[in-house]
Amino acid sequence: MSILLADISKTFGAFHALHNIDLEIPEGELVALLGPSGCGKTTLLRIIAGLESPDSGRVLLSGEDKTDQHVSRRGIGFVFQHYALFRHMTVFDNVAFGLRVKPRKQRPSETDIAKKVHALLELVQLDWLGERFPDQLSGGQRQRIALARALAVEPDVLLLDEPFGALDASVRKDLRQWLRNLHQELHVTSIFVTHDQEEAMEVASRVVVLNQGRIEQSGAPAEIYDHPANAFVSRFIGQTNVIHLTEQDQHWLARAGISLDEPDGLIAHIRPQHIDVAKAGAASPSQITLKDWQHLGSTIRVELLNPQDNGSGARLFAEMPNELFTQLQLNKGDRVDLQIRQAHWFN
Ligand SMILES: Nc1ncnc2c1ncn2[C@@H]1O[C@H](COP(=O)(O)OP(=O)(O)OP(=O)(O)O)[C@@H](O)[C@H]1O
Repeated sequence: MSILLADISKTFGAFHALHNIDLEIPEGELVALLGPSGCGKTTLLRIIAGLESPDSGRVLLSGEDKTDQHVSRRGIGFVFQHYALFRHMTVFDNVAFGLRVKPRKQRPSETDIAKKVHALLELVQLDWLGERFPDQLSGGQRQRIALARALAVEPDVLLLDEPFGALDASVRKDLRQWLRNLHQELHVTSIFVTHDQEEAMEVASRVVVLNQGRIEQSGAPAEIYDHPANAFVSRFIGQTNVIHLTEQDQHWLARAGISLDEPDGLIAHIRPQHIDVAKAGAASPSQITLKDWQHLGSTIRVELLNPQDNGSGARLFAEMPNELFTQLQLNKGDRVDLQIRQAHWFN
């Protein structure tokens, strides 16, 4: 089912939670709504679901206007951050719940329900837990059961509000990959809310960046990362060096491959992995030095000091693979030459 949001606005009293949201989500996409706390992600999700009404604007599902239709008639499945499984029911009964409460005419037989529940538990790779109660599961297992329960009624759209928010980092990482695989298998149009940019980039086919109730940018993860529409998106998506340029930046930037006639007043955003670092030869006029470095797993983040005329120093971060760092044989205090492969400019 495709989703079209047309000019959606929402206020709570005097507070504008959403401003004129236009968004089109083609059928089968896995979309991340990404943004800082309070930017309106959950409100937008609740409006799509029909749990909240917009003040103005329309919600179209597969081209049909559903703005005034009740939540139960929208064909939507939900998973929330705090896995709301029924504690007094077994895993099997939790997953079966949505099927058993269907009106008699649409309700499958108990044999068909059992088949379906087992198939779903296999899909989430937890068929062996059917007789357990929610309290006897880990957080990650509960979240997968919550997904199986949402999928049981074959929703046309799946909405997930911070589905992995309550879990620790390593479980989150496993579940991200798992959700992506599951989506590739099922192709249900899905939207998940997150404030974690890494999670959004890793899982989603499209990322929608929200800020203060407005869409700042919407696009494929690579598009958003490589071509941020504005300074907010650039800073929010991954690490970046933010440099407020003055006249005196002209020389070192020129040596790093960036020629500017009038740098004064410009703001450069340069991602650490877009800066190449090499030990400066004796003839190099570079004054930039290596201050320190940190291991980030497979990459190394180096901290550079770029001295200014007034005696202060601006810090710059660059990142490179471990092997390259070893090859460079850099020591603290070494002078370095830089090459900047990509930068973005904002005023
Ligand atoms: N029922 C409500 N009454 C009043 N204000 C509300 C209500 N629901 C949400 N808000 C406000 O609207 C804004 C957006 O809330 P929302 O829950 O959509 O943000 P969010 O991006 O999901 O945030 P978080 O990441 O912290 O969950 C917030 O400032 C919130 O306080």
